[in-house]
Amino acid sequence: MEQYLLFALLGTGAGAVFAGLGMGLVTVYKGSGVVNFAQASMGLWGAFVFDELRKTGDLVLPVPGLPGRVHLGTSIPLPMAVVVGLLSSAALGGLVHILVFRPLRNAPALSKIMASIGILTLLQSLLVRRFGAGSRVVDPVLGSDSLTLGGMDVPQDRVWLLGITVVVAGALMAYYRWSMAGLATRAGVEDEVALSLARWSPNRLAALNWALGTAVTSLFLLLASPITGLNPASIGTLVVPGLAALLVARLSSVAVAAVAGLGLGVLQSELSFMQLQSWWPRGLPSGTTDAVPFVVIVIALILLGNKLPRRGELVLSRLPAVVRRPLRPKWVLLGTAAVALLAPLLGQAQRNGLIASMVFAVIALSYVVLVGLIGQVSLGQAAIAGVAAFTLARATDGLPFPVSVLLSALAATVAGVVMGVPALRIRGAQLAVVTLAGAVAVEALFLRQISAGGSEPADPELFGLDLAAQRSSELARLPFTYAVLAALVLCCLLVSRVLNGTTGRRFLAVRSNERAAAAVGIDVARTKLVAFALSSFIAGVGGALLAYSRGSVSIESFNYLAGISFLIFAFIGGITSVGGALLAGLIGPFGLWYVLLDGLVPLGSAYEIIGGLGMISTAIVAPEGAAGFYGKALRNLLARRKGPAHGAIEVPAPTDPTQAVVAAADGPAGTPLVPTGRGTAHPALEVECVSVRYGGVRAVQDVSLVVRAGEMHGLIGPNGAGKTSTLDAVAGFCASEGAVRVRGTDVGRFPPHRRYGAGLARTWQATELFLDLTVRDNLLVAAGPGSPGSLLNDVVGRARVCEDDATFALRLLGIEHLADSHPAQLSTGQQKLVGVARALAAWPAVLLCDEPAAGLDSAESRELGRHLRAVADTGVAVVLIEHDLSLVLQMCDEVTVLDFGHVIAQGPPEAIRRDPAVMTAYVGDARPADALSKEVQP
Ligand SMILES: Nc1ncnc2c1ncn2[C@@H]1O[C@H](COP(=O)(O)OP(=O)(O)OP(=O)(O)O)[C@@H](O)[C@H]1O
Repeated sequence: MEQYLLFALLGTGAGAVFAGLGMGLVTVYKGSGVVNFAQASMGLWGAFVFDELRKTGDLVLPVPGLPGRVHLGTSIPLPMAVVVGLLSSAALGGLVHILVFRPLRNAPALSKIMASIGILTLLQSLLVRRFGAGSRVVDPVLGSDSLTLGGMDVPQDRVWLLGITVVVAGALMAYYRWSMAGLATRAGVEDEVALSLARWSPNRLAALNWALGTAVTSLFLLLASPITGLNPASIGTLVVPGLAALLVARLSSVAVAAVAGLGLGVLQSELSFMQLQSWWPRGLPSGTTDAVPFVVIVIALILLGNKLPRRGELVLSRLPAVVRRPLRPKWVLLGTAAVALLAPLLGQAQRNGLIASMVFAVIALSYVVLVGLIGQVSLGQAAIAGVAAFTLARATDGLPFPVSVLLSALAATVAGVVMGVPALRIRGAQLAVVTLAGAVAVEALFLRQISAGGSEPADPELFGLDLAAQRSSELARLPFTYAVLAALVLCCLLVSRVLNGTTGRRFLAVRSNERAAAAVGIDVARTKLVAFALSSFIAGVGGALLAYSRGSVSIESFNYLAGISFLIFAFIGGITSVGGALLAGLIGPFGLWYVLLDGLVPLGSAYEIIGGLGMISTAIVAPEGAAGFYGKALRNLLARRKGPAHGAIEVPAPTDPTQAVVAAADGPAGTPLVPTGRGTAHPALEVECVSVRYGGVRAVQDVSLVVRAGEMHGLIGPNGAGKTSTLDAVAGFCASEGAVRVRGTDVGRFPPHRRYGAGLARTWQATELFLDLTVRDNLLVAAGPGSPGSLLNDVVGRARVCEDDATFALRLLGIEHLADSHPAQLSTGQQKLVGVARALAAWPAVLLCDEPAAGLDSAESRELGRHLRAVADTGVAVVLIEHDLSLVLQMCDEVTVLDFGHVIAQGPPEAIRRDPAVMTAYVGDARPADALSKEVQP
């Protein structure tokens, strides 16, 4: 027992470092909303400066171009060295915010993640350049003697570190609770707009928190450096535990981050002690301690799940745009022929570069699918590719070439799907953290074990044809080059088909708005897993080809640092298109561009610095990557040559909805004029005793209503009466009690996408269109929610496109001419109409409309009302929530009035007009209905 206690105490050394990282990360996140992957390297900078100052009296500076060091004296006192070290890190933190994250303030989360990864790479190279790559022994800072505690000899530095962790955590908590700047920072987490209105500058606060957070991390790295040593390569062991502490702290609690960090250190120390015991199962992988942060993160996610908070940011940002355009066969053939003809003309070194480029382009395609198309930021793709590479080396002996690659890619697919499971609960930077931790765990638990047993794949062969990458002195052999070219072309076609098919549309819908995607029948969880599977399969193909090309498989090619390097170049090339992946391949590590450049000027580690700088500038200037940036410039140039663009969107001409129905009925052959519930025995919608609670708030209490096919049912009530909550409960977007039946089918337990499938569609108060898709695609994604086979259909067949349904819905609402516009180009009124059209695209039995006329003028409101009436006349049951009372009373057949979550009146409009309870609920007295209708107009 004593030994366990001793190891627990010893673990507080590393634990204090993790706690310092966690507290620093929380501070930075509170101030700016950035999950800083470079936190460890920024903190290490101060620790190295401190050590160098003590050893040589030199102050080392990070800015390239300025002198690398300034001599300050021969014997710098310890406290001064500590202060200078901390100030260097604080200055670095402030500088990074001002130069990188301030310009990225309005950028998508993806750009911020990429920028912080760029800084990580840049600083790691800078640390090596300024302080050397080796490990440093650091003189004691907190004393080297032991203390006797409870009969045990305990190193006194651990006790100091424990105490300092408690003091710093307490000081930070006091800062956020009682200081004005701390309070303002906390307010900014909730609502940056309100903070700006209170005359606090979110930018200055962010810079302050960056400086503070970096200094806190540096303090612990510096104080613990005599225990841990100082080594630029140690960043690898620090990043993940620090981020784990951040996630466990729900990105917000300094105290929890400190406890989690300490706990991780103690846990790792105990595990390393237990591994020495005789009872420890010999079969368990030796890397168990490295996998601990991942396990902790997964448990934290299971416990905290969706409770991880988001900041109340000033500006909502979007991911880089995706241009959906199929690859033209002509260009594919020309490109393939050009590479095939070029390959024999290249020397061995260049051909090796060409092969590396093509292999890396395949891996970059996997990022296009996962990060570009569906917005899931994964840092685990290298580990996934590694699973395929090691599978190839160990399990595919005797199999012909494509089969061995496919089998290995399938193993990677399985690993990728497992890694993707956390994505069902989290997204953005948090997912990046989990996948990074997952990559470290995969490496520690599997890849290291497999590599220990030998890792050389058998040479590839197909029908007796030798496809080996090298034979004795012959490197980068032509047959292998062509095999890789064929694999790349197939992967490009695969991604292009997916991007331009039903699956790509669904990916983009999920990327744009998960809630709205579920509301149009998309199973968000399954779609994400399909994306993980597909991208892992492609990464697996890349990993297997990499293994063949190198002749042997090493961990270094697939560890998380390799993953970061892959991601950097994939992002610079362009994360949202096939062209971007090809460009990424060209400039990627050891690719053709590298080889050509290296022939002119030896690049060495400078390429990493170039990559880091490229990543940061791409994130700031062109998040769509080089391919997107130049592609856009080229398109603009061509458009300018052709003359002025027809960018302006026409306001829809007023249409007569009745005419529209008639016109639509005359539409294209096969137009499905209305699969309604009319004529069936059951009402279209039955809501029975539905109640909704939010914690202690009873938002809805025993609401019941029945709507028949072709009927319009108004749901009205004062603000906060529970209308939206009722609609959310019916559509499956909040937990509720009671029964909901659609055409007699009980859908009460269905998730939203299945309710949509059962015939229940909805619109949203805030339109919630898919901003990445055109109006037509917004409708098409809703018209054909797709089946498990649709991915296969996209790839090898002709996907079923419900153009007729979409066109019919657009025509019915008089917005056919807006089909090719993007939602951002439309007025609020037009967006509302598109929202209704999208909900109609699959011809539901029931249409739930949540304040569709909000934000419209009264003429537009009337127009919308007539359109909705036309929709109901086609046989759809319409439920209309609306504040425009006169519109409801005029258009609806039945009206339900809610107040404080209760139904206070129900019946035809004439009865509602005369109901005194309704008058009282609205205006506090029983005035005539006409006066009431006018008064409550928004
Ligand atoms: N997510 C939530 N968490 C806690 N309380 C909520 C939540 N959503 C709504 N409420 C509360 O439930 C009650 C009903 O809100 P709801 O939005 O359903 O009313 P509403 O009639 O649609 O209002 P409005 O006309 O203003 O949109 C209100 O008291 C509201 O504050």
